Amino acid sequence: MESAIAEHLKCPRTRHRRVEDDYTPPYPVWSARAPASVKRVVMGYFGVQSRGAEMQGRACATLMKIVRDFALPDGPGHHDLAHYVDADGYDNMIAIAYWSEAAAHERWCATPEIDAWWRSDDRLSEGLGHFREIASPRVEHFETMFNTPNRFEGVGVVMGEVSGELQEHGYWGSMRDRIPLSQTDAMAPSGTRAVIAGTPAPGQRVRVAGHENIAMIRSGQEWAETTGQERTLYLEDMEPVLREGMDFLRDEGLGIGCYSNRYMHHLDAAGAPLQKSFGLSFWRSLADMERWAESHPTHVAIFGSFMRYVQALNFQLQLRVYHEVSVLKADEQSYEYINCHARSGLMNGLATA
Ligand code: HEM
Repeated sequence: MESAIAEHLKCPRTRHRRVEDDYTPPYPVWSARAPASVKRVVMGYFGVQSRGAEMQGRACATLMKIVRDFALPDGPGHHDLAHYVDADGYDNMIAIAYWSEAAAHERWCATPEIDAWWRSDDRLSEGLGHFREIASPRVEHFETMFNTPNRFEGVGVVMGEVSGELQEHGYWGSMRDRIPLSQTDAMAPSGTRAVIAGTPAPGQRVRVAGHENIAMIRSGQEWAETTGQERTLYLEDMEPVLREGMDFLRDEGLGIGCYSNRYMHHLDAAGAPLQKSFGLSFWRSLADMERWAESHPTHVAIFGSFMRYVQALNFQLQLRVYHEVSVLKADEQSYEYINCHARSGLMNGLATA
């Protein structure tokens, strides 16, 4: 068993972990590791927003164009496709792309054809919304956790290496203990979100600035390989509760510090749904996220079910779960929306009208 914090990211502590050194977690989980040469990664959410069945074809074609552009020099090392319908009834398709080197992402964005496409006025007039939500955390500012050591998701795919079994998990507060920065920093938020260009409304190009220490989570589950009792338990017992929790964050999240929540389903390269989903949310602070996870009846129930399944199935789960959590400095965030409705992503709650 080892610490979630990689050796090269350890430093003298001014803050303590929530558990004693001899704590043993109830079941195994692993973390993705990157070589020490990796300093800063990029998690890029490239979205296409549309409304109504008649626009879906155009939206898909645009998503495919974004994916084709990933193959250009300095493109991402991994990407996923996902879809959800938001509270306003819009379809949102997102290509989520990961880079293990922030400089490569910058070069890719600056590629003339990609830059020109993004800046073109055509983006305002083709009946679609577009967004880019880019998080580029330094390695001290995020953590990952997987219940399988051999198949990673998300940023884990581009990090390339795997830890041993982790000590810091299975208790509330363990997510914080896995983030290297928690050794010395409470990661408290400061400042507020601000619209720095445009006005949150359709027909606008809007840029939103994040504040210090916005927390972001992608928490995913794959049930493709579950069978029998485990599958029934996931689909009939856990998933409806998860959906309720995700709907709560989407509809009432602002009141508890959740700026945006999307409960998304994976699509394959041809646009067909996979048996994989994830919640993606942005929060005012890690503390707000922690409070929801440990107190909201939906997540408490899911957590309890998971613990019972793990034991009942003698640690042989086919359900795969993982998450990646980042605490983002202001300079590690960039949010841009073109022709999107006012409650999209980080614009949610910022419209004055
Ligand atoms: C089927 C879906 C889910 C299951 C089975 C599940 C279960 C769990 C479990 C077992 C833990 C403790 C992990 C450990 O430390 O070993 C955990 C932690 C956590 N989960 Fe979930 N969860 C699910 C979905 C979600 C979603 C969608 C979100 C938010 C978008 C979320 C937010 C969190 C957070 C923030 C923690 C960390 C709490 C802390 O360490 O203080 N979970 N979850």
